[in-house]
Amino acid sequence: MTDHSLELKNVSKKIGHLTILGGVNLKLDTGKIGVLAGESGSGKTTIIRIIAGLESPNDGEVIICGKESATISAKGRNVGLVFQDYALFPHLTVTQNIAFGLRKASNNEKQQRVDSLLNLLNLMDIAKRFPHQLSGGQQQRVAIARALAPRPAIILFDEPFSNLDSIQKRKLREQIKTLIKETKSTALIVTHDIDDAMRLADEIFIIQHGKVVQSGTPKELRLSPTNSYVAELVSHGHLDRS
Ligand SMILES: Nc1ncnc2c1ncn2[C@@H]1O[C@H](COP(=O)(O)OP(=O)(O)OP(=O)(O)O)[C@@H](O)[C@H]1O
Repeated sequence: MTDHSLELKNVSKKIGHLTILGGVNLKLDTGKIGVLAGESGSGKTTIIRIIAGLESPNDGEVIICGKESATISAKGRNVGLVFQDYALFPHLTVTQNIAFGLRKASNNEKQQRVDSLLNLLNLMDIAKRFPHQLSGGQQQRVAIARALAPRPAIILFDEPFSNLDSIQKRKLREQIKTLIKETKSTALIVTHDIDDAMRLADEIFIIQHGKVVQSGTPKELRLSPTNSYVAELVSHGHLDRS
């Protein structure tokens, strides 16, 4: 099997005198879904941005597909990123947005991949629309399809469910799971919502003050939380005290 693993070793990030990340360690095997969960300001987005190559760590290593990534640019990393605010191209249709990352594929391949993503994410009926003609949930699904289209080794999601109602959320959670398994990507998802984390994750990483304070399967976290913070959020579902 192709190596699509992801590992962070002792990754630190400082801005001025402020320590944003204080030595983050995490490991995800190929094809697994990891969830970064933690309260607002704990450093989740910074971790995602460092993995995507949008920021550099001050210390530590980011190992993508078994290779140290310090010298690999954001573009060369084979990492897909779905932002909270979708960032779709406003002048391109749904189909064109999804096909954007497939410029190197033949027309036939492109058509097949786009059709399969339109189907999996229930976007067939709106394939010819432009982003401003879509609801928030539809835009989010297009953004996910666009990021997954080139079958990235690693796919990163920053709060993918934040603008969705609970029914849309439940659907999208299942669609994301199916897509990630189909694409054979390894996924890391940021969420505030412990319910999302417990339902989606193979492995959860609880972030507190710029560090992973506990990692494990949802069951492991529920049965043996290492501190009162983890115990409280796993039992009450509250990650955000703000
Ligand atoms: N460019 C910056 N300059 C100064 N401080 C920053 C900068 N970027 C992030 N921070 C600080 O780093 C900390 C971690 O931010 P980050 O966005 O990673 O947290 P988060 O866990 O993703 O939060 P949220 O859930 O609210 O999005 C916060 O205290 C934030 O204010």
